[in-house]
Amino acid sequence: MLQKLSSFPGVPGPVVIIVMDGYGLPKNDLGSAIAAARKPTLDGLFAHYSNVRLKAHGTAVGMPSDDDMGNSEVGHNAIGAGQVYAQGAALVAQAIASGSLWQGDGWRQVVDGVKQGANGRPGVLHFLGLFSDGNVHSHIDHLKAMVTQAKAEGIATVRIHVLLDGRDVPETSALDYVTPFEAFLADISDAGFDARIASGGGRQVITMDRYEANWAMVAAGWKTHVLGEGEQFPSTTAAIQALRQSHPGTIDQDLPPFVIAQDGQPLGPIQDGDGVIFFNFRGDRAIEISRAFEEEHFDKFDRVRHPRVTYAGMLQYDGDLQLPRRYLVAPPAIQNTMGEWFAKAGVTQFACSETQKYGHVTYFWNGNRSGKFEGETTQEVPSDVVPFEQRPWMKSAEIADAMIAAVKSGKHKVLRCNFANGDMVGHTGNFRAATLAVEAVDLALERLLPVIDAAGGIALITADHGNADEMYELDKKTKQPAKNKDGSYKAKTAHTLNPVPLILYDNVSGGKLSLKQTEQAGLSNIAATVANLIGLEKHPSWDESLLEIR
Ligand SMILES: O=C(O)[C@@H](CO)OP(=O)(O)O
Ligand SMILES: [Mn+2]
Ligand SMILES: [Mn+2]
Repeated sequence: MLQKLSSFPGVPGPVVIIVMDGYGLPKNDLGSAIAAARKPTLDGLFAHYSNVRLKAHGTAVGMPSDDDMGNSEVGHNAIGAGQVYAQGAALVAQAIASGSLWQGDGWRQVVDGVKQGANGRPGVLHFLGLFSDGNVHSHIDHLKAMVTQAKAEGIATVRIHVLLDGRDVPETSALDYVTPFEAFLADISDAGFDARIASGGGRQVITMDRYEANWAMVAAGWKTHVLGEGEQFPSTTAAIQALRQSHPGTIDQDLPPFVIAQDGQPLGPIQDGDGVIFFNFRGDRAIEISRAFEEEHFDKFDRVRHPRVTYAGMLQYDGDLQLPRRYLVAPPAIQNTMGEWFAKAGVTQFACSETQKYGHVTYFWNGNRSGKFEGETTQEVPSDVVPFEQRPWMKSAEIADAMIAAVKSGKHKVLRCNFANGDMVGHTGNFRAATLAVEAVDLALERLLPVIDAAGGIALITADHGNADEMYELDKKTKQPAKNKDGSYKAKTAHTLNPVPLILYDNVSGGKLSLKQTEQAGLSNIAATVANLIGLEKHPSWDESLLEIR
């Protein structure tokens, strides 16, 4: 049980944690949509309220190295769990380095299933996933290691289905990955081993939908990878070049699906007896396609064919649903989350976001579990299904409405929400839209904060990682914004390595409370800070609280 704090009885009203997704603290104003935005509320918060900087990338959130940017999964896991776990990216890299991945039941079953095949033919081993080295959802090195091992295991045919990134890596970098990878495949293939790319498309167009925002994306992915139907090209390089020409200005994540074919026949439709490994380690965008492969009775779209395959995820993506059943690497065993311990202490909780980030404040927050704790209420505001540069305000107003109503209801002691704008619009690379995104969040805060005051409450305003703070690619050597040949700045769509703010919005303690800046302060210090704000000691496994009580 969490113990009462002796030095402070807790704030009288609610504690509200507001995550501004993708709101980092920029090093330069040039290229920062946050610096460019008119945001009087946030400016006032930074000027007049206690605030500190938190680490939100690299090893501070369980990534393999400090060159790894932060992302929503690791960020919300760290906030919700109050501690740092080695995350999927690190766990998979370790399992490959030690060779334990090849000994695991998941890998062994897939290999056996492929060797057994069906209908008198050996199976094909398919790899499907995000094709880059972004290390947010996947890493191409993991894929290479698996293709190499498949050959060593005596598998004859490998087919790869590539989701083009341009969101965790530069926006038109697909060929930087495809060209060397096709050379690697040509090199490793021989008379007894045939490994080729069979299909693909932009990650924002097929397969990698999340939180059931748009099942049509998954249906389009199924048609491409499984049925092998769609526009045909002789190679992936040819497909990307042709699609860029027929869709001028379209960045990698938005390129249409393509099928690689020879003599009019698709190279790698998925058949009975095949093995399929979805090689993303991160779960949000892996769950829907995994369901399409695994579920016997499935009504989200017409699969036309449901091949009998041995399916495995790189990790298990949902611990409550045990989804998928088979996986290659055990996920981080996230325990003792603040959701769980507040529930045990009888603290009521409320969580809200729009669809695009709904699972971030529920499933990621609660340690990659989709279930609910006692006394926990959640509310999802349906997201628009549009390119977000066309609606940079997204559902910020509706989330503010829901939070205002939830605070006013007096039913919840700890509330949390996520404003998706800085991140989702930041990912489009559209600077003008990203400034509007930040302004929309500022307006939402302006409406919500006075309601928290009236309820005798306090807010912690923070972010999970940067994005809108750096909308231009930085030159690798000079670290200054890089330019295109025509002199314009190179748009950046990825997250950043910048720290994020933690602001204590407190008009109730009479100056008794403030935040302390420590060298190591990171997202994992938030849970203990919230516990102290409601008058409880932190859980022993949580990182230190940043709250100072006078
Ligand atoms: O859109 C996503 O899947 C990732 C970027 O790959 O962003 P976030 O971590 O903010 O959800
Ligand atoms: Mn995020
Ligand atoms: Mn993002």
